[in-house]
Amino acid sequence: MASPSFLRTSTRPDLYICARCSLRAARSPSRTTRRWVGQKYLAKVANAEYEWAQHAVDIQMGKRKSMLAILEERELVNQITGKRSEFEARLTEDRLGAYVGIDPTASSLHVGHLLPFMALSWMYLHGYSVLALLGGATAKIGDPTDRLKTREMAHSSVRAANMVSMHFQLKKFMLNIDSYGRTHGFFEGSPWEMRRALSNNNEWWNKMPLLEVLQVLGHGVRLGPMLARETVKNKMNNGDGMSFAEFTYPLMQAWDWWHLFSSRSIHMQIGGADQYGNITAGIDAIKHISKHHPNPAMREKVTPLGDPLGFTVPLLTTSSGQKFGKSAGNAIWLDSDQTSPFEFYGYFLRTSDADVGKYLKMLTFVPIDEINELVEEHMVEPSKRKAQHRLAREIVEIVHGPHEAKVTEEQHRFLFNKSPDRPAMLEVQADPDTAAGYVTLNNKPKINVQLPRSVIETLSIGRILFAAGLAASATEGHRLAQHDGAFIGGIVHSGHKGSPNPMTERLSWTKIKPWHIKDTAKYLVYDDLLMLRRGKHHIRVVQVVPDDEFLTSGKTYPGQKLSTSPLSNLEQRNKQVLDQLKTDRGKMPDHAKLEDPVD
Ligand SMILES: Nc1ncnc2c1ncn2[C@@H]1O[C@H](COP(=O)(O)OP(=O)(O)OP(=O)(O)O)[C@@H](O)[C@H]1O
Ligand SMILES: N[C@@H](Cc1ccc(O)cc1)C(=O)O
Repeated sequence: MASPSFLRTSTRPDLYICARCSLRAARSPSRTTRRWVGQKYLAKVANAEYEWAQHAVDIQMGKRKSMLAILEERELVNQITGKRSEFEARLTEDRLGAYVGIDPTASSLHVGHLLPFMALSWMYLHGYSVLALLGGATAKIGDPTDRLKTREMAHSSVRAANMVSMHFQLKKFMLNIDSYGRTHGFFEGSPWEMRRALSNNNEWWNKMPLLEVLQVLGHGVRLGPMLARETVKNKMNNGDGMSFAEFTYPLMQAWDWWHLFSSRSIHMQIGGADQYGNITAGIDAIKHISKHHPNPAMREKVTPLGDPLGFTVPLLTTSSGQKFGKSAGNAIWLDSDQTSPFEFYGYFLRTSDADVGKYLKMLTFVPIDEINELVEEHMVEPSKRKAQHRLAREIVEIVHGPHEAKVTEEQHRFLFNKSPDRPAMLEVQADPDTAAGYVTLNNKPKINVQLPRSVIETLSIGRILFAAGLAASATEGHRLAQHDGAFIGGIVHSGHKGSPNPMTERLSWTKIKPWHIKDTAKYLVYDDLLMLRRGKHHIRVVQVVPDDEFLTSGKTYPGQKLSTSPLSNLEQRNKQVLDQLKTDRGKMPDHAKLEDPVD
């Protein structure tokens, strides 16, 4: 067998990537030349390629199902680009890289999003490299596809909060897929070559000169076909018109793909049915750039990758045929705060008998034979809703994890008088997040909490962790700070020095230390957001509000010294602020005046 040929990645000069199969992570020890790609690594890649080739032969001989056949059987294929036979052969022969992109235009993912991510997960479980892309940059423009009205632009702090929430939801989703895959026997053999990643297109758009995009891509894009697109015609003729920014959105998406294609061997894009036009625009763009890139080395680099390809998944619709989504206002959210796991479970428990088999195929990993049996059994005694319970439990497991799935199922059975001996719902109280002593609207486990500004400015970080619901007490908060158990989000400035727009930058996490009280406020993003994390996955996006607003809202936070009269709190705070202002004014040089960041 020919030894694999390696490409140097453009973003990380010390990483190499196999041109045919998108295996990566060969770190050069000396960080200098490609001869340092270790022999062991080469042997592993060659072995993985050999196994893949054997699978391909099995598929061609009809001993195994092809990836495309599996996706079709799960009813996850709506439209593919190009001929079916060629598409199937490509997926069979090459261990491709695939991605799904999503714009963080809401604070949570919803069940509609699960469809493209289920397709991506099936590919991951079968050994393909997969990538989930958060459109931090594309969200600033807004995809006009199938819309008559331009999306309202969210404030940058809202976008930042959405981005963080979705980032962690996607991370959690992928981890759940991992453990789900493990328990369902998907990781047999040598799982080291399985690759999944999460990126944000801010990474490249923040440093991308317009001139480069115009020079590399712009020359190959003809206005005629762009103007002829249904979305453009419809929005211009029947909607509120189209801005130049919206018009260029498909080019941004195409550039994303080109970037991922050339730097990470991502050959394939998957999206909802509405994304077909954007996907084909991306294919045309990549083909053009691969042929005409001004840099011959780049042309040579991408030649072994072959042509890009893509497919769409069907749109998940309500029983009345309406697309599930945030714009349609009918979303079932994956964020447990917006749709509790209990409601989420209940929603799928109400699935009609006609749809339950289809949803089991699309939204779970239950094997097809088992689904058919389950649906047959269900039809014998439909009132038991056996198939619906299985569907609901499986989806809760994928989205919220196995513990939540067990608890929620038992809550439902318990409430509907089919209680297990010892309902696990009682265990929920043991969750460290709710162990703050009492549960208020503000300290129940959730991603977004509000805290008054005085908390951030006058309390120690340990108390803030307690107030945000990340520690069970102030003492525990201090302990977390002392022992590197908690993190605070901050902005990495990758653009120009002193960039006026920090939210176009990436979020990074710093270990919280028992620092001076005043230092916490330095991490405020746009002056009103604080991102806190405990361990790996317990996140709080804290919105900092003026004290009087917090007081009048009637909310409370753990550790708050409750006064009988809200006014006395306010007065006390006003006095503190005035005193502080007087001291600060005396110290402040003129140039230290803060300007409003421009977006
Ligand atoms: N109901 C759905 N069924 C299948 N795929 C969906 C559904 N909703 C969204 N998707 C897909 O998820 C990906 C991300 O979608 P996007 O971020 O535009 O969310 P959205 O909910 O469609 O937004 P909006 O409702 O505001 O148009 C896209 O590929 C999109 O097609
Ligand atoms: N345009 C996609 C999201 C997306 C963003 C960037 C991409 O590179 C790909 C997809 C949507 O709105 O659904």
